[in-house]
Amino acid sequence: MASSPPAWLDPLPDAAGLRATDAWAIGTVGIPGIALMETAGALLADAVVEVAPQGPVAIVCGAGNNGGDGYVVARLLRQAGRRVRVVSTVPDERLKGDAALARDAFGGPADPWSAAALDDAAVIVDAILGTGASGAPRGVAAEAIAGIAAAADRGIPVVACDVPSGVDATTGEVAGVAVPATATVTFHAATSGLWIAPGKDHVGRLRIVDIGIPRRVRDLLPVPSTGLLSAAVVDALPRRRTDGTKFRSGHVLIVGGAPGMTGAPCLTARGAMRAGAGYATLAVPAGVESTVAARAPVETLTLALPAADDGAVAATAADVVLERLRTRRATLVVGPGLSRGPERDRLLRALIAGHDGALVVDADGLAALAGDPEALRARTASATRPTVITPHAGEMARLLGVELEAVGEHRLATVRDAARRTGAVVVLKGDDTLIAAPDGRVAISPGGAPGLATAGTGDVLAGVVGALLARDVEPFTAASAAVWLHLRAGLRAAEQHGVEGTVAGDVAEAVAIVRRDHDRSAAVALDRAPARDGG
Ligand SMILES: NC(=O)C1=CN([C@@H]2O[C@H](COP(=O)(O)OP(=O)(O)OC[C@H]3O[C@@H](n4cnc5c(N)ncnc54)[C@H](OP(=O)(O)O)[C@@H]3O)[C@@H](O)[C@H]2O)[C@@H](O)CC1
Ligand SMILES: [K+]
Repeated sequence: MASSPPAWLDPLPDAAGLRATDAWAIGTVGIPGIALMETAGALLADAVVEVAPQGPVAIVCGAGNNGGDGYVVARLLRQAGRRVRVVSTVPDERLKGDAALARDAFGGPADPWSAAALDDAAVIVDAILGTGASGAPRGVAAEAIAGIAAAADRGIPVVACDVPSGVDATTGEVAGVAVPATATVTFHAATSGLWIAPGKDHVGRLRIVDIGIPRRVRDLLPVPSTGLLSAAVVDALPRRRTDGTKFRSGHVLIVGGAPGMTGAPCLTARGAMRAGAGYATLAVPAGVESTVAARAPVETLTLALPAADDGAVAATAADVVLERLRTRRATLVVGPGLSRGPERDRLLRALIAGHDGALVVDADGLAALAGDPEALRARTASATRPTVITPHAGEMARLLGVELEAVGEHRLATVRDAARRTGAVVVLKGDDTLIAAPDGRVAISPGGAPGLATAGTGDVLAGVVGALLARDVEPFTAASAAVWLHLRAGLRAAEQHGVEGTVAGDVAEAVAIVRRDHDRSAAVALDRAPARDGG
C-alpha cells in the first residue's frame, strides 16, 4: 500500500500514473477499455455541445486511444444530428485495439489530415495526442497541431481530449507546437502538466470528468510525487497560544538593505510580522540604519552592520550577524535589497557556513550563489538547518547557470534539479509557483494573482516563509503555506485596491486577513464537528 501524502497536497498523477490507473481499471477491476472510452467520448461530446451548440464539428484523430476517444465523439455527435468531419493523422490500418473498435463503430475510415477540413468548422476536437505521447510532435501530427493552432487564431474554439496535443501531460512542457484549447476535458484525474507553464496556458477551461474508474485506485498505486497545493496547508501551521511569548512566536532576522534599497527589507519585515513572527530584526548597513528604522514597522528592531565602500553590507558583517544569532535564535532571511558584488558573495558564504538555524535566501542573496547552487550543501546536509530559497525565473537561471528560456521551458525539471543540487526547499515563483523538496516532491500552486506583479511582493513572500520557519514548521510545509497565503493575499489585496492599485505593502497586510479568515472558518468547522466518543 502506498504511503499517504500530506493532507494539503492533492496528488496529481503523471502520464505513466494515469496509464497505470487505466491498466488497473481494465486488468484488475475488469472494466473493458472500450467502456472507458465510450464514457470518455460521451463526456467530451457534452463539452463540445456546450462550447458550440450548433454548426459543423471537425474532429482530428491521432494514432492511439486519444484518437479512439475522438471517433466516439464523432459517432455520438453524428447520431445527435450534427454535421461531423473526421480527419486522421495516420492511415486507417494503423489503428489498433479500442481505437480501432471505436473507429469501426463510427462506421468507416476518416479522411487524411488536411487543414481545409477545419475551414467551416464551428468547433474543433483535438484528439491527436494524449497521455501516450512522448517528445515533440512529429510528422503529420505536428502539421495537424499547427493547423488547429492557426484555426484557433481565426477564432474557432477547440476542445482538447484529455490533454491539449503537444503539451507534455507530466511536465507541462511544449517541445514543439501545441494546441491552444478553449476547453480541455480530462479523464479521471488531471495530470501535473495541466497545471504547469507553459502547458497550463494551452488548457483553457479545465474539466475533470469521472469515467467510472473506482476512486480506491488512489490508495493502491504509488503516491505521485507532485500535488496541487490546497487551503488545508494552513491547517498544518501552529497558532499562538495564550501562554505564548514573542520568543515562542519566532524571531526573523533579515539581512539586506543598501543605499537606495531600504524598502525591500522593510517589506520582508512586514510580511514576517503579519504572518505571525513574534519579532523581527532588520540587520542593515550602518549608513542606512536610520532610514530603515523610520520606514520599518514600529514593532521591529534594527541592527547596524559594517558597510563596504559602496555603502552596502560588508563581508565582515557576517561576524556581527552570527554573534547576534548566538544570543538570539532566529530564522535568517538574507537578500532583500542586499545589492550585489564580491563583498556580498563572501558574506553569503560565511552565513551559510556559520548559521546553525533556518535560512531563507532570496533576491540578491541568490545572486551571490550564481552558478554554484552546491554552495548551500555545506549546510543543508544537516537537519538542524532547514533552508528555503525563493528565486523567480531570472534568479533561478543565474543560480543554475542556465539560460532564462530554459527555466521557462522546463519549469518542473528545473525546480527539481535546483532542490536536488542545493538540498534546499526551492520556491520557483510564477503564476504556477512550484515548491520542490530535495526528495523530489513538488507542490504546485494553481493559478496566479495579477496584483502580485508589482515591486516588493517577493520581499513580502520571503518574510512570510521566514516567519513560518521561525515557528519550526517543516520547510516544505512552511514554503508551501507561505506561497498559499501570499497568493490569496495578492487576490485579497486586489479586491480592496484593484489589480492595478495593489502594492506590496497591501499584500503583507492581506496575509494577516487571509490567515484570520482561514482560521475562523477552520474554527467554525471544528465547532460543527460531532463530539468524539468520551469527549
Ligand atoms: N483504455 C484506456 O487506457 C483509455 C485511454 N483513454 C484515452 O487514451 C489516451 C492514451 O492513449 P494511448 O496510450 O494510446 O496514447 P495516445 O496519447 O493516444 O498517443 C499514442 C500514439 O501517438 C503516437 N505518438 C506518440 N508521441 C508522438 C509524437 N511526439 N508525435 C507524433 N506521434 C506520437 C504513438 O505512435 P508511435 O510514435 O509510438 O508509433 C502512438 O500511436 C488518453 O489520453 C485518453 O485520451 C480514454 O479513452 C480512457 C480509456
Ligand atoms: K489531445
